[in-house]
Amino acid sequence: MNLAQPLPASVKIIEVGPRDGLQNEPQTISAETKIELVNRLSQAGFANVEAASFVSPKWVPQMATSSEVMAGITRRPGTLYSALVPNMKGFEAALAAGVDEVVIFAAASEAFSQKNINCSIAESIARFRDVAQAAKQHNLRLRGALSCAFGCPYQGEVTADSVADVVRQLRELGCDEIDIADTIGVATPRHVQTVMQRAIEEFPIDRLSGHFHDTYGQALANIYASLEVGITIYHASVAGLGGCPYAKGATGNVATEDVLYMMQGLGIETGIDFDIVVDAGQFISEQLGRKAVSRAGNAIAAKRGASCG
Ligand SMILES: CC(C)(COP(=O)([O-])OP(=O)([O-])OC[C@H]1O[C@@H](n2cnc3c(N)ncnc32)[C@H](O)[C@@H]1OP(=O)([O-])[O-])[C@@H](O)C(=O)NCCC(=O)NCCSC(=O)C[C@@](C)(O)CC(=O)[O-]
Repeated sequence: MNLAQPLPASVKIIEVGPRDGLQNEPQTISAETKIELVNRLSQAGFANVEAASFVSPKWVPQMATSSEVMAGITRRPGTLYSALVPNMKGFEAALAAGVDEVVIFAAASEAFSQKNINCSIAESIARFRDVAQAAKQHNLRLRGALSCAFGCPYQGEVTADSVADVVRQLRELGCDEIDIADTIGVATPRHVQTVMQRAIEEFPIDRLSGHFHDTYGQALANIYASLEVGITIYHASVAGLGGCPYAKGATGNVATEDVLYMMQGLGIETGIDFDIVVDAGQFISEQLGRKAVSRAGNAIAAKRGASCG
């Protein structure tokens, strides 16, 4: 690996706060608040906002208002609105709600697959086959998320080979993009580079993304390590919202404001209005009754004396 190669000139940031960020919140968040959050993020110029999740409301109650949210948002031309879909029931709901991109979600760990979607990895791929075909028939974009690519809360170690194996299966389903996810935020930079290098052998580098949680404070370092490898798509969550209902103790995704601050400093183009994201982060944190987790967002809000945009 030649680490002296230049960093990418631009990256795509996928904002996952309205879905990954909010799904684990214990208090019920109204559809109006979610809609306002998605609209603010759209205005910031994200090319992709993960806005909803059509999963069982018994499993993830917070996402039960997904149809309402999709119906209420103001769609910005140039933004794709994505939703998680575990099966055909979810697909039908996502289609009716007018999502632009369907996200099927598998795991690199058998134990996590069972806890998260109540089936083995092989069973999940079989279920996703119907969803993938239906997405293609309806000309919807198809993304594959791969959880526990760097470690699992139930089985511990996850090998780069098991990541590559599921990446290959998601590619065979026709995924347009694949997310390599550190669900519990345990990865460190060299480990990230090893796994990303292995994933690149199975899927085009320009359609692979890094999805990092910040549980151990490594997310920005892991993004930098992925930039060195040449990855150009990253997921982030405004105000550092989040956690996973099936990964106890896992904290939020890397905060979008922190990623934007780092990209700005590195001279890497994102096409996103930083100030609007800071306001959105302060808005949702105020709604949740707590301070944003984003260091950069809080620093900027404090500096300009902003309360809530
Ligand atoms: C996959 C299932 C549905 C299997 O759940 P199951 O219980 O095995 O499924 P089932 O087919 O037996 O259905 C059970 C009940 O759920 C209903 N049902 C079934 N499907 C749906 C649906 N789509 N929408 C609405 N309802 C649904 C179905 O109709 C039935 O209702 P009942 O007859 O009992 O009244 C369930 O395990 C589930 O919904 N799990 C949710 C998992 C989840 O959302 N996890 C969090 C997201 S993943 C994540 O955050 C990781 C990621 C992507 O961010 C990357 C990372 O960081 O790792």
